Amino acid sequence: MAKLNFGGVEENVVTREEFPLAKAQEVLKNETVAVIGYGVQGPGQALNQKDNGINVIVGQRKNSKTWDKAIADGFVPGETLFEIEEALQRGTIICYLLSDAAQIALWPTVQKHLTPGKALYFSHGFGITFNEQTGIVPPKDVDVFLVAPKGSGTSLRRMFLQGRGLNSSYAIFQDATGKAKERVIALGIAVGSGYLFETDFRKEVYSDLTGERGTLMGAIQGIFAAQYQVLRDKGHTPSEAFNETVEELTQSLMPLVAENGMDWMYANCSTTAQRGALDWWKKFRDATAPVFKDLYESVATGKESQRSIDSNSQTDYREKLDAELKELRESEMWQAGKTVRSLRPENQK
Ligand SMILES: NC(=O)C1=CN([C@@H]2O[C@H](COP(=O)(O)OP(=O)(O)OC[C@H]3O[C@@H](n4cnc5c(N)ncnc54)[C@H](O)[C@@H]3O)[C@@H](O)[C@H]2O)C=CC1
Ligand SMILES: CC(=O)[C@](C)(O)C(=O)O
Ligand SMILES: [Mg+2]
Ligand SMILES: [Mg+2]
Repeated sequence: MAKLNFGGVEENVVTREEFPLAKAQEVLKNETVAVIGYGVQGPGQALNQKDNGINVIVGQRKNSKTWDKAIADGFVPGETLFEIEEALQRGTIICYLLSDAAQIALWPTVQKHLTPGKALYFSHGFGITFNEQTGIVPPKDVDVFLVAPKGSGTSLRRMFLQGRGLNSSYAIFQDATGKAKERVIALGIAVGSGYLFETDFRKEVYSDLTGERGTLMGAIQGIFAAQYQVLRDKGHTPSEAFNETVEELTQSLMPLVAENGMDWMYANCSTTAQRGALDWWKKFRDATAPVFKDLYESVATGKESQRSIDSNSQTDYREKLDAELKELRESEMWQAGKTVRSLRPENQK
């Protein structure tokens, strides 16, 4: 395991060089990896494993859209695609990739098939960490671990196809066989991770829930909406407001941050912009820090997990989520964005 210096702190990471695909294939050669659920992570992880030569099967409800999607993706009913129970029975490693709320309902069925020596794999620390809310308590004689790709399953697949790799975290909750570590790292490489960093279930879920509610998804939409509205209220057009809030960020500036850090992006902007950004960033930090503290507290006390279980366990949760997404999509800001995107030269015919 490589020890790397992250801004002055030493941490363990697993790279593809020290744990190449051939080693992962060797570790998993006698395993049947059953991917249960074919939503967002399911396809990314199952297809990457298939392309990496791993013996992977998919478990999904028959007569569902995602069953048909699995077939379209090359999984074959009766060979590599099964009803959930049959996949659970065939799998030696169960990748539990239903939504976190749906994992609760199927848990009694999964539990039945966790015979000694099998492994239970998650892509989130949710079910185990919040077990008082989920009831997910695995038997002692199976390995339990996670590989959590740090991004959408869609990106996991896309980056794999581009020869790149999304980074993932991994954690071991229970090592019953003595082989949990080589199993989990082999799976991490097999699902297409670029590299793996170490964590535990609790830290994974606390940081993940904070991140997605915070800067990655929730906070960013909030900041966009606030700035857009101020510009609109001051008489700027939708296209101007959208460009100065979103388009320039995603098209020009964030790629520079991704490539070489914030100071590099700043350095490639005008001295006027640099002066202003350097003056203002701390005000935004100080204004939002209390909200982030509240958010972390809400995660750590189990309020966020309970809210997500309560709303996503309802039978009409999909319709309700879709309605809320529609509200975003139909807001003036994102409608303006749609027109702006259509003007990008690569989107014009
Ligand atoms: N969406 C993503 O890209 C990421 C997800 N994760 C984690 O990966 C896991 C899977 O998440 P997603 O792929 O987003 O799940 P999802 O919400 O896309 O659902 C996966 C599958 O569950 C099936 N399903 C829903 N309710 C069911 C039920 N009652 N019985 C049987 N099947 C049911 C759906 O048909 C779907 O095929 C979760 O633990 C999540 O937190 C982690 C990183 C990113
Ligand atoms: C994509 C990801 O890693 C998230 C945002 O945490 C999630 O989908 O749960
Ligand atoms: Mg998440
Ligand atoms: Mg995440």
